[in-house]
Amino acid sequence: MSDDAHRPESAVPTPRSPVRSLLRLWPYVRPVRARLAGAAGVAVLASGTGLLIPLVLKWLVDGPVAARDAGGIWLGGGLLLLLGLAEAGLFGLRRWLVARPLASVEAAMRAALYRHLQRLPVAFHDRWPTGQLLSRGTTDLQLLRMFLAFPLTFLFVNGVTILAGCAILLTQRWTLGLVLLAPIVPLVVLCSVFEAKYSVAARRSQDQVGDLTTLVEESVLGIRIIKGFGRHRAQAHAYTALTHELRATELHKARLLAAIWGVITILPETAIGAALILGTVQVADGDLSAGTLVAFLSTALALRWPVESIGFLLAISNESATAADRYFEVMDVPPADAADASALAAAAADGAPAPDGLALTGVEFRYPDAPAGAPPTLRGVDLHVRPGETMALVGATGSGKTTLTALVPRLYDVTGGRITLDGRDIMTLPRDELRSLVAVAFEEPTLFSATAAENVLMGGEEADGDGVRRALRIAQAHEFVAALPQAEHTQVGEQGLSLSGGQRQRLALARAVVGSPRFLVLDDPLSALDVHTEARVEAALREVLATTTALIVAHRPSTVLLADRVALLSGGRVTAVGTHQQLLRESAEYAHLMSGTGPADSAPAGAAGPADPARTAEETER
Ligand SMILES: Nc1ncnc2c1ncn2[C@@H]1O[C@H](COP(=O)(O)OP(=O)(O)OP(=O)(O)O)[C@@H](O)[C@H]1O
Repeated sequence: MSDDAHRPESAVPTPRSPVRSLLRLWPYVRPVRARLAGAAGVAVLASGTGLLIPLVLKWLVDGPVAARDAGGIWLGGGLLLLLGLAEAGLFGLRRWLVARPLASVEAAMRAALYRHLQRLPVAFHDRWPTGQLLSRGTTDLQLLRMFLAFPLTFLFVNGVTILAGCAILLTQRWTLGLVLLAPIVPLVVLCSVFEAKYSVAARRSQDQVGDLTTLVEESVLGIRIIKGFGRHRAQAHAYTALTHELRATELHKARLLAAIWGVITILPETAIGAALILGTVQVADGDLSAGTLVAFLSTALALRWPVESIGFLLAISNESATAADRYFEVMDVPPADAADASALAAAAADGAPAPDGLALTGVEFRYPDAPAGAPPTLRGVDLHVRPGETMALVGATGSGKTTLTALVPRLYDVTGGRITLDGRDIMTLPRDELRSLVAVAFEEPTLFSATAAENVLMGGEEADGDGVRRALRIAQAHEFVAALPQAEHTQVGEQGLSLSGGQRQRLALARAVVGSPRFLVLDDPLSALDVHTEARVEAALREVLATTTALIVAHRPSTVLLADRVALLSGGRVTAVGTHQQLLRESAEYAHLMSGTGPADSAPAGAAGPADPARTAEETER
């Protein structure tokens, strides 16, 4: 499977500079910059303390040791112990200084991502697999915290330490110093080659983790289908294939890391070996004091870790740059309400709303990911639902009914024409106002991990207990909710009690009606109910419909009968509007859809009507 198979186009890696990617973290790091700088200062101090040790050694060897001064040796030993303790204590202090602020940076970034995801248009969520978003909010952010905790500080601290160490080495004995510094040029070249290769592998691995998360998520959500169709083996194969791909990428990363680690270890070690031989010859010739050689070599050894760690620090920095890219790929997508500002400015000119109901004028809609050249899903849709009227929307499967209902609450924005609520273009309404005017219930009801009452209250937070009970009664959900272990306070949703499809639909319907919305949009909200329950819900629903302007997608004649008029959607247009009776008489397609004979979506418009539409009408009205 290709690496990019599951990823939206925008997520395909593009070449970029890791430094530039990491610089984008600044707004989040800014609030804790003082702490981070303080911690870096403490780390420099700790490293500097470490570099003092060779100098004390030099004094110890050339002074008290050469003079066999026991008191001086004890003093030197004590000093070395103190320096060692101070170094360890300072590194501990650094760790303590950064732990809390970095946890808060990670939390702030995660909260920003979550807030942003909530504001992104539905079209974005259609395009992006959940696993990719999950991995950005979890593993990528952990990586970024790790980068801020270690590489960010230590690339700086180790750089300063290496520079200070080099200065000490050169002042001790510049010829030996040059021998030690000789590997720097090949090291820099090899590190940059490594960085380029590693960043490609890091990106691939992080994206593969996202794909794997998507697969696991789908397997868990679709466990019934997987078991029902005996697909567990195929699913396991897909999982194994992805884990193998990830394993191969991780091994590739490990090989790159091993290579650079090897180079970073071998070159300086060779240089230290060469300096040791040269230094020993110089001591033997009397050109160099033994103390200077000891100090020289211990400084070189003290620089081993700062040099060797560079490969590992570069690797984490690279992965973090990739994590930052992945994070900002999502954060850079403009939220749904970004485009509203100019429209809102125009809204002021609209004046006071006149009760005009819901009107669609020349509405065209094309899904953002529709193939180029495909006709729009909706085109030239004109429809007027008068104030207080209930309009049923009928059409063959795939004709665009759900799409049309999604346009009213602006889950998607029209790509042509306009939709008005009481004369006000929905594009000019603030989202909050639009949401309070329009309530929706979809065929596929989603409940959240909360109590039954809280789920209902999501449709109108200002409703009180009586409001919730009234909504439950309208949706005919009051009886089954009362029978739940803690009645309306029972936890439902994924982390709570599992409800049947019909029960979930009724709770979703209660959620739609609880806020007594001016406009109600229902997408076949009663499809999962048995005929008796459906009849009871419909009887209660009439009470709500009498006071709202409603658009209801209907597949069954019984639902159509809730409506004052019916609109027939065919081929992306409204081809007929009238009462149920009128349409039965005048539209063969409508009569066919209502008769329930044969597959509706295979019937061309205007063909294959029922044998006797009038009789069908009679039956449906009974
Ligand atoms: N997110 C999407 N991206 C691209 N195309 C989509 C998307 N959702 C639906 N479509 C396409 O839009 C067309 C209309 O779909 P829609 O769900 O609106 O039909 P419908 O009339 O509600 O069907 P049904 O009665 O089966 O629910 C279909 O061809 C479908 O493939």
